[in-house]
Order: sequence, then C-alpha cells, then structure tokens
Amino acid sequence: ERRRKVANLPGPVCPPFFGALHLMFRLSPKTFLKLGREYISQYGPLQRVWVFNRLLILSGDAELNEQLLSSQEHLVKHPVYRVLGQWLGNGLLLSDGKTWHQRRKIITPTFHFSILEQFVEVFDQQSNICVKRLASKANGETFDVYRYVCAATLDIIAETAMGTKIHAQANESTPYAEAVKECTALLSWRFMSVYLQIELLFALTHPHLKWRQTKLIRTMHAFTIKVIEQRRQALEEQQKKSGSDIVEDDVGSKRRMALLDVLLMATVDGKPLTNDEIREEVDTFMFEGHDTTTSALSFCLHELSRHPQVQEKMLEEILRVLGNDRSRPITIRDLGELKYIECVIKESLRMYPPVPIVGRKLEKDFKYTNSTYGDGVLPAGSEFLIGIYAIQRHPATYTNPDQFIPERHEDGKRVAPFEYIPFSAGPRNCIGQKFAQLEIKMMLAKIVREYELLPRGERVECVVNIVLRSDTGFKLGMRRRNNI
Ligand code: HEM
Repeated sequence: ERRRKVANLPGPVCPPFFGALHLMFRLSPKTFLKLGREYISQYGPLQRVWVFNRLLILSGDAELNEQLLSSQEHLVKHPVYRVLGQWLGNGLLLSDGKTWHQRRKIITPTFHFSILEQFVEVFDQQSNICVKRLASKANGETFDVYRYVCAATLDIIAETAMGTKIHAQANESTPYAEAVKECTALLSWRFMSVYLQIELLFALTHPHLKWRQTKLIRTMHAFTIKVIEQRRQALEEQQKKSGSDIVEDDVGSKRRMALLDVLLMATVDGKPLTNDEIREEVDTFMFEGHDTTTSALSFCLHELSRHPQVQEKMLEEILRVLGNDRSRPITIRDLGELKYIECVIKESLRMYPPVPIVGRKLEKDFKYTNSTYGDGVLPAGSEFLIGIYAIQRHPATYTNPDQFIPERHEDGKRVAPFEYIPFSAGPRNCIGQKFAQLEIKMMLAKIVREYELLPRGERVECVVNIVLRSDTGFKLGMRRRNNI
C-alpha cells in the first residue's frame, strides 16, 4: 500500500528486503552534504528511498516543504533525533504532542522583543570582551577563530536566557563546550548509520564509545545543573529581599523574566516543572543557543576574510550608522539600521546553514498538492527529510550558488519563502531566530570595526556534526585597523 502511494516519485533502485542499504554505507558526516546534492541532481528535488521497511522521503521541493512545515498536524520529529534523547530529554527541540505545546507556550514570551532589547546590552558587553581577546591574534598570522566565538556565544546564552554569568571567555578552556563538540561529532556519526541509531545495538557493538558518550553527557548535565542551581539561589535571595514573585533588576524596575526564571516559576496543570524537566530545557537552550550561532559566526568570519570588498562595504556602513565613538554601546535601534550586514548574515546562513537538515515522522497520511510531481499522498510512517543545505545551494534558485554574494539579498530581492529556510518555518521554527540574528550582527559589527580579516590558512570543508562545522577548522588572519 505504501509503495503504491509513492509510485509517482523517483528514487534510486531499491532491491527487495534491504532496499537502498548500499547507499547508506556511503554516508558519513563528511560525505553527507555532497551526496545529498548529488542525489538531488540525479533524481530531482523530491525522491523516495526504501531501507528495509523504512520509507524515506527526501525533499527539496519548496511547495511540498511549505505545506508540511506549515501544517499543525505533522509536528513529530524524525526518529533519528532520538539519539539526542539521553542528552536533551524531552526539551523543546525533541518533544512533541501536549508536552511540546505547553512548553512552547511558556517559553515563547521569553523571546519577546522587549526582552531581546534588554539582551542587546549583554551582546554588546560580551562582544567587547571577544574583541579584546582577539587582540592577541591580530598579528596577521593564521589561527582558528572557532574557540573565541564559541566562548563568547556561551557567555551570551548563559547571561541572557539563564541569568547566570559563567565567564567562559575568562578561561582558557570550557569543559562543557569541549564535551558538546565531541559529543555532537559522535552522535552525528551515529545519525548516519541505520543500526547505530538504535541505542542497544550501539551499546552492544561499540561499548567503549557508549561509555564515552555517557561520560560526555554527564559532563554537560553537571554543567547545566550548576547553572540552574546558581540561578535558583540568586532568585530566592532576590525574592526574600523584595518579597515579590516578580524579578527586579538592580535599580528596582520590574522587568520581564528570562527563560530560566520562567522555567523555575512555571506551573503546568497546577504543578511546578520537575528538576529533570527544567534541566532538559536548559540543556536544549544552552546547546541550540550557542552551537548554532558559533557555527554561523565562524563560517561568516571565514568567508569575510576571503572577501575584502564585502568587509569594506560593511565598514562603511558601520561608520555611517555607529560613528567613530567605539565606547558608545550599540543599541537594538543601531542594529536595525545595519542593512548591509543583514545581507551578509543572510548570505552566510544560505551557504552554511548551521542546521543543514531537518526531519519529521509522518504519523498520518499527508496529502499534498502542486509539487514537482503534482498532487499525491505520503503514507503514514514515512520519514520526511528536508535538506536545507541542498535547497539553499540549488542552481535553479541561486545563480553561482557556491559563491558568497551578499548583494543577492539587497533591495528586497527575494526568492520564494521556502527556498530560504535556515531557521526552518511554521509552528516548529526556531524560537531563537531573532535572538541569533541580533547577536550575530552585534559580534560581526564589533569585530569588523576593529579588525581587518585576512585570507589565511585552509578553506572550510563542511561536515555535519548535528550542527554544521568545518573539518579543517575556521582559519583566517587578523590585523588591527589603525586608520579609523
Ligand atoms: C543562526 C542560529 C540558529 C539557526 C540557524 C537555528 C536553526 C534552527 C532550526 C532549523 C530549527 C528547527 C529544527 C528542527 O526542526 O529540527 C531550530 C529549532 C530550535 N532552535 Fe534554533 N537556530 C539558531 C539559533 C538558536 C538560538 C540562539 C536558540 C536559543 C536561544 C535556538 C533555539 C531553538 C529551539 C529551542 C528550537 C526547537 C523549537 C521547537 O521545536 O519548538 N536556536 N533552530
């Protein structure tokens, strides 16, 4: 019955019983994106692949993606996300059904414009620290910018969403960030293999790696538990002082509560969230809130180092909007006026989407219309994969798709909405989208104002480690600008 329903879709030859298992053997974090693009050019933007009795639908079809992502019915994540379960539990990224609805409702107001406005102050201060730390590298020599950016984004997510300072930028190394890097590489390798996705088979066939995975997850949990405890204590002390449930800042004015404060005080069905439920969300937001923006910023800085003319245009805009006074904090209003930098960020997220692929499991039949192959039905049980990376580099949509050209986003030039989806779309889109854009803009404006980025070292080579990273690091050189 399922075969009949997808008979209209092309795809590779799938021999009986095993299906296209032979193709799965070619997948690895390094080959994944290249093969994805190859399959799309070979079989078209929409295809079906059978592996045993699993039906995978690979979609780069904008029309179909719009219908699926906008739907309120197909919100369940692809089963492969389960390999993240031991780490992120039932946090917002992985949960579904009633739990997801309730949590999304509680958390959404914590990313309201008025809260982001307060966060911009933190973005400004932490970016200043990052710029100061980079001074030691402003000698024109090759270095990898990743760990500088990573420490800054960690400090930012902890101080804003969690209301806790962790001073990652003051330390040489951060065990949490190192554990995230190693664990995501390990989990991503498991993503690519049909049998390693199953926890028991992974444990039986690779006991040493299972042990390592558990150890890394313990390190990450220990860190997030500490963040929660620190904030819980600070909150209790504040409440004792003010005798009220509303958090007040240093000058006593009432302000909206940040994410962790809300989680600590929220009730669902009349009961407060348990410690584990709070930890799951803190784990989810600490990870999603720093690893994605680190990836975005690192790729963008690397690309800028290869495009001096883009840096010049950025600098011109920065000086026009912000003036020469580097001690004046940058406000949310200033950021809104940096339109060319917005195009630079858009272009970088097009070429290097930090989340390169998203997936859903269809719990019911999904009826679609107007796709590349007309109308049809995808049967319940299908696994639906949307290759954001492949879509955003499709030559039919973007001329010279592998070239970094921010001008293609200027003057409101637009492609169809679902041909550009770095933050996904619909009810399960990225909740931190505005947060990320403001943070990235602030960091870029500060770094480019202070330093000229130079083309040094190897080019990036994309690898899927859950989040998009580079196998060769993010190499560049820097020189301080003296003439401004
Ligand atoms: C450039 C930076 C970022 C990019 C490109 C990005 C991209 C995405 C994408 C594509 C999804 C959908 C994932 C899926 O369907 O499986 C997502 C979901 C999510 N993102 Fe982001 N993200 C970024 C930054 C952030 C930040 C800064 C935060 C938190 C402060 C965040 C928190 C989340 C959460 C919690 C979800 C799950 C939402 C839900 O399912 O309801 N992200 N993000």
